[in-house]
Amino acid sequence: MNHVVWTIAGSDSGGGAGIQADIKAMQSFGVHGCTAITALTAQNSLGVEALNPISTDVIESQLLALESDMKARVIKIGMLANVQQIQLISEHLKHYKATWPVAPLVVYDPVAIASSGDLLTEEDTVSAIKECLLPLVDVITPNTHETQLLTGIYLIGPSAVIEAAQKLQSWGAKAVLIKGGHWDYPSGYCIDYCSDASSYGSNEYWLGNEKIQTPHSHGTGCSMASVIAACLAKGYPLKDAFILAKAYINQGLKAAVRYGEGIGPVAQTSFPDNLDDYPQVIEAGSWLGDELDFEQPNEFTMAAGFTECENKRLGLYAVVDSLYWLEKCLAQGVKTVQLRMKNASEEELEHAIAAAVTLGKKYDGNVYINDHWQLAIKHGAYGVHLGQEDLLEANLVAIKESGMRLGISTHGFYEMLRAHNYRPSYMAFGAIYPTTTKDMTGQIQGLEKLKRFVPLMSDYPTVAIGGIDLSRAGEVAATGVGSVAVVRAISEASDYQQAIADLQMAINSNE
Ligand SMILES: Cc1ncc(COP(=O)(O)OP(=O)(O)O)c(N)n1
Ligand SMILES: Cc1nc(C(=O)O)sc1CCOP(=O)(O)O
Ligand SMILES: [Mg+2]
Repeated sequence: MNHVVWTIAGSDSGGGAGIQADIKAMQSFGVHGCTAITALTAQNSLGVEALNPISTDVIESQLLALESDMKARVIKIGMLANVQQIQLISEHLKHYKATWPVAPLVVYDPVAIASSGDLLTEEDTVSAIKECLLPLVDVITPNTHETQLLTGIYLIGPSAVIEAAQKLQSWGAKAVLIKGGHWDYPSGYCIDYCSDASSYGSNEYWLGNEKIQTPHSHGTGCSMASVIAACLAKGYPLKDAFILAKAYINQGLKAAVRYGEGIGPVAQTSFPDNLDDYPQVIEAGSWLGDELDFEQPNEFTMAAGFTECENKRLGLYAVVDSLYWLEKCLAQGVKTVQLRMKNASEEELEHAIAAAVTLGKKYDGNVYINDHWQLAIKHGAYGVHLGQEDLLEANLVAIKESGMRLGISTHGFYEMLRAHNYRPSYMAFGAIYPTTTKDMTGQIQGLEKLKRFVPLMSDYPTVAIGGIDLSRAGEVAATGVGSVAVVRAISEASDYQQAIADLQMAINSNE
């Protein structure tokens, strides 16, 4: 994968924002930052003393040098000082998108006003931005001031934020991420909005956290866009890039210190590993959802705090599609088993789920039922396993009241934080590797992300699933995950009894 990211932006002599912040933030996320400098600002913690735009010839020479040798996966754009610069950059982006083997993604942080309040760009640039640049932009990340400057919409409430995002999208930006750091709505909170026309599935969401009280916030916009660019270059979906960027900024604001007499820079730290720094995915029915006028959800879909699992570590977790395999696994001593029947009739399901519950009791195992929560409640199953889409429809209140355990699937940081809102009994992370059991295209997490998920969700029993076989079980268990869920590693084994024994050994030797 290409981990080269360019930043086309201005230099901040004070070291807190612009190119200087961009490179440090990119470094924190393990990508290589290259630069094309558009302006030299004479700046310190008290303000901007001089703004010296670089000529288009000199900018172009930087771009040509990079293009010939170090093509970027993502190009992050910050301060563009005048119309000529906007036109030049737009022409080059158009050329890159049309001719490079892999068209680069473009993240644009429209730097117009420094945190000191100084204007950083000539006032006639808005129409050039709209006409030339926005059609080439994959993600734009304006703050409230910049959103107002570009759209003319004053952000008086959530519907105005949505309207402004739609306007930016109508001018060509594919995804719009409006940062609420200056918004203070609701009071004391920092709420950001994202509308993503390029992704499938849910394409509009809000993230929020309590505002971190510090005056030292110089460079937050540049750093946030740079983290998003870095994460996109590493193949993260935008939702996850956005979550990580917010967590990184929150962590940096808490660690920020003063270097001059004025506003200090947000601290450039490392991958955020403390859950307290992560934002909340705002759900309909939550307090923040109500503040943002979200439509009220079905009253049954909001419940949190499910019955705890018997053990924190669920060990080998067999996911099976028949009573035949369910009994074989239980008889072989597998304690956590899931009945996952995808094409059965109602009648078959009713019979199978009742029988699965009986078998669980017979062998002293914990049987989870996939999807069919009504039948699971009816027959007194130990637990139910639901996917993210199911959360919008299942009667979570009934599941909670029944005392059944609830396991939730997650695929990435966004879904993990969404599942956390429900305080489930366990949290599953997938797909760790490619699998042929189910189409998981675009949702393969890999071991590196699993290593991040597990400590963040350390309050829960954790499960890894997807493409895990005996050769991989050890490295998966070494991440600290408490359970390894498998389908084919048992059902397609030449000797399933040996496979279960070997998998258990590989998992348990890491405890
Ligand atoms: C332990 C475990 N983790 C994830 C899944 C996947 O569940 P879901 O997202 O509901 O998808 P389907 O299994 O229904 O295809 C699982 N079943 N078990
Ligand atoms: C059912 C399922 N759910 C996944 C997820 O990531 O949510 S991956 C998966 C398939 C697991 O099968 P195997 O062990 O054969 O790869
Ligand atoms: Mg399911």
